[in-house]
Amino acid sequence: MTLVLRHCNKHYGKKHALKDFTFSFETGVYGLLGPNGAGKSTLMNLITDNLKPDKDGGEILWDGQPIRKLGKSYRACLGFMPQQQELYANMTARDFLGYLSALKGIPRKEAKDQIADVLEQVELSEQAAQKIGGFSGGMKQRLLIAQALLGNPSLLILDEPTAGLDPKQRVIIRNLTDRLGQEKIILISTHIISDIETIADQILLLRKGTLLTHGTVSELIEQVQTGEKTLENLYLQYYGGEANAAGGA
Ligand SMILES: Nc1ncnc2c1ncn2[C@@H]1O[C@H](COP(=O)(O)OP(=O)(O)OP(=O)(O)O)[C@@H](O)[C@H]1O
Repeated sequence: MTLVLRHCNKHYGKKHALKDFTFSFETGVYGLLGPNGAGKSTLMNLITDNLKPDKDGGEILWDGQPIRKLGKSYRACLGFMPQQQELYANMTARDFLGYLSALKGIPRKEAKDQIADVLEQVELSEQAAQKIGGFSGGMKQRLLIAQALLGNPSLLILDEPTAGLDPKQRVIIRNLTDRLGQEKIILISTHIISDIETIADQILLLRKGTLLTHGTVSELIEQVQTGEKTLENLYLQYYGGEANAAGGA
């Protein structure tokens, strides 16, 4: 299983949001780290085929085949958890997953077992019949992960899965991604270092659309030039005062 991006570029009008991005992903957990505007969502949207690269803007290959050509069969390998969004408050967790299974084309008979399985994986089995409107933020995030797991995808894209969660909820999600990363390619975007430093096999640092550097946590902290060798210091080294500022051109 490999996902390869070669020289990918994406413009929005004049804005060059992703610049010549090249990387090969294999089984494991990858953290995409960067401040607002770094290009994380753009990259994820290209990988999920929700956005097309520029004309002549590089290629994206799944097991050696262009995803553009694979179309539906590629999307069947893909699970995507978008940034938190309004969920259907009046639906139960089980009905919501039933609805998404239908959209994904999973046959009804199979869907029932799969829904039970993904609910168990995200520790929501007991809340299956409860309405989403009464769920906490963490439960909603886990339900969004559950829908991404329908169809048992080999590639899982999680856009800020731990945003706004308390430590207990973070641990649940961390353990889950840790386990899933044994057999899938998982990409997690975040601007919170502590969310990924213990779970990511590799971390990619993005800034203004450019891949600055990548490596394991221990490889990355070796790049720290001043102060203690921590990922925070590396982050400051690369992003300095702009850490939370929206990226410029
Ligand atoms: N639809 C769009 N039209 C114009 N510019 C866009 C559009 N989407 C993103 N951008 C710009 O492209 C750049 C990269 O944005 P992107 O959303 O990929 O960054 P990000 O790292 O995901 O940021 P965040 O953490 O805020 O989600 C930003 O400067 C953003 O303003």
